[in-house]
Amino acid sequence: MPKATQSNQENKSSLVMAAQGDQNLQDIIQLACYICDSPVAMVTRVDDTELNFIAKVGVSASSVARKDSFCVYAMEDPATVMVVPDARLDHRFSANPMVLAESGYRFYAGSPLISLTGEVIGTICVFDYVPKQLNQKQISSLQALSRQVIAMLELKQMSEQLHTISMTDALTGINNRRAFDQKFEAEFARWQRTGQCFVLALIDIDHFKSFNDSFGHAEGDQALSQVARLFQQHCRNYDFFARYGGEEFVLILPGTDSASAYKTLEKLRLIVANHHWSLRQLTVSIGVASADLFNDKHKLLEAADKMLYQAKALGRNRCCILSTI
Ligand SMILES: Nc1nc2c(ncn2[C@@H]2O[C@H](COP(=O)(O)OP(=O)(O)OP(=O)(O)O)[C@@H](O)[C@H]2O)c(=O)[nH]1
Repeated sequence: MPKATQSNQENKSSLVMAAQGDQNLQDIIQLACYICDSPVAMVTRVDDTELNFIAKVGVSASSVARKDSFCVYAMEDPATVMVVPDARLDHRFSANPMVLAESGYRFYAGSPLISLTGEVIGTICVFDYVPKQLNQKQISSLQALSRQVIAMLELKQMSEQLHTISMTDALTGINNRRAFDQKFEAEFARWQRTGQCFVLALIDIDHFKSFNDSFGHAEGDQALSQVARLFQQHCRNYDFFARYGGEEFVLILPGTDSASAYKTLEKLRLIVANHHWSLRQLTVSIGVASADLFNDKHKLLEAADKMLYQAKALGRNRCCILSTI
């Protein structure tokens, strides 16, 4: 479930993780190589122990220990590009293993990456195997590239956040109908392609209208959220639970046969029925159908809905399953 607030640390890491494998980022460091006439360039992010290369040119490693990193020094002054013309003559780096190595690095320039919140999260940097200097145009260009990297990372993070919001039900925080539609489509296609079956369950709170009428809509909202929490907490990690609409939920149980799905759903039904509800006991009715009986996903949904209707008609607080058992 998405959390209402994220810590700075989470923000920082999702900002950076979002960029992994990004071709645009790769283009930018290629430009850094051209501009600074250097064979090695990276976009790096720092954590407590390591400097990770989230994009790189001319280097095979994907991280370096923080204590051996040049970039940690560059990040100390976010406003400037740190240039090390000859690392062998610089007391901070002369004993660095990357400098001491045969054909080790001699030149470094790194521009800090400053997030919109002012945090320094890493650098864009270039290395060379020969000592040299950068001119002012090259330094300004490297700084401009660091701003482009940040813009790219922020944009990517924002689009991921928007995607999450668009797939999340605002009241309960669980997957919404849109997320279900996509998952259902994918799961049904997978079943047809691989023969790996799944079970679909529609879950509806019983007599919810009278709950709302008795205790008000706000209490109804809380009860609805609590039902969602109980299901979300007690279904398996690889099950997919979503709000289908109103007081109705849906659960996809992959890799399960009808008999075990029935057991699972009975367990979930009883968790709701036995929960201590402060205002009035709530129960759910559940309609279940297994995909192996259908070659059309709409028919499967229809069958689960019919089973739900049957569960209601038989007195509610029960599971009805359509299957071959
Ligand atoms: N508080 C609250 N109520 C909702 C929400 N969505 C749907 N409902 C209510 O859920 C109730 C559903 O009522 P009905 O479809 O008549 O079903 P029911 O009263 O649960 O009866 P059965 O399903 O037959 O057991 C309606 O009163 C809706 O207003 C919501 O987001 N919040």
